Amino acid sequence: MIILASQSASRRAMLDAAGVAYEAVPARVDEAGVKAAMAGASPRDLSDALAEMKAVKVSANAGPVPVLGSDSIVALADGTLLDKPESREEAAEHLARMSGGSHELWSAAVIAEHGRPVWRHVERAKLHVRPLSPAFIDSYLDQEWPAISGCVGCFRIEGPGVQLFSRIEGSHFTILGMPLLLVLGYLRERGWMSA
Ligand SMILES: Nc1nc2c(ncn2[C@@H]2O[C@H](COP(=O)(O)OP(=O)(O)OP(=O)(O)O)[C@@H](O)[C@H]2O)c(=O)[nH]1
Repeated sequence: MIILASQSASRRAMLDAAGVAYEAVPARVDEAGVKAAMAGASPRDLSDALAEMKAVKVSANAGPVPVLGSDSIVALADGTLLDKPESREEAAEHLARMSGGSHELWSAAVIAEHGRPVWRHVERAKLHVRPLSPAFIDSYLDQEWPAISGCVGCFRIEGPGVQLFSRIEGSHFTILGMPLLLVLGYLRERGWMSA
């Protein structure tokens, strides 16, 4: 049994599908505060730091139970980092900014034991967004708002979000929210899942 330090439905769904025995405990890390304190950091470093904070915070009170924390960040080609949209209007703005260009989605995972990180990995996917008309964005949000309010990048790739893209490079799992294959590899290595 492990602890998933997350309230992300997508991360829970990934572990459920993979047959991982876990308990979900939200980490409640002040992500906005960390992002402000780490202004200028690369998306790789920022997602890794946030994943570690989530895992270590929950692990501090989890005794010997391994704790998995994760974080995903969208980085536009101009370096802008996008958070989860706080309103339908902000989602429309994000989609318009992503339209016709490519962006990166970084997903980090950190496993902690006894309050200390013992394993970490960050993966990057590159997503190419086709030109999105204002009419399409409006009809897409009629379908997908508020479901995508919990999704950085304003899409559920496993749902209608797939309509946004002309090409995707990288792992589907990275986009969903964590480098799952490598997480499973470590769980097997430590005997927390059958190998
Ligand atoms: N279902 C789905 N969720 C996505 C997709 N892309 C990104 N996400 C979610 O976007 C969210 C990124 O925000 P984070 O700050 O990393 O995580 P969170 O949702 O706040 O949850 P915590 O792990 O508790 O911090 C995660 O829940 C990801 O699973 C996608 O294509 N489909």
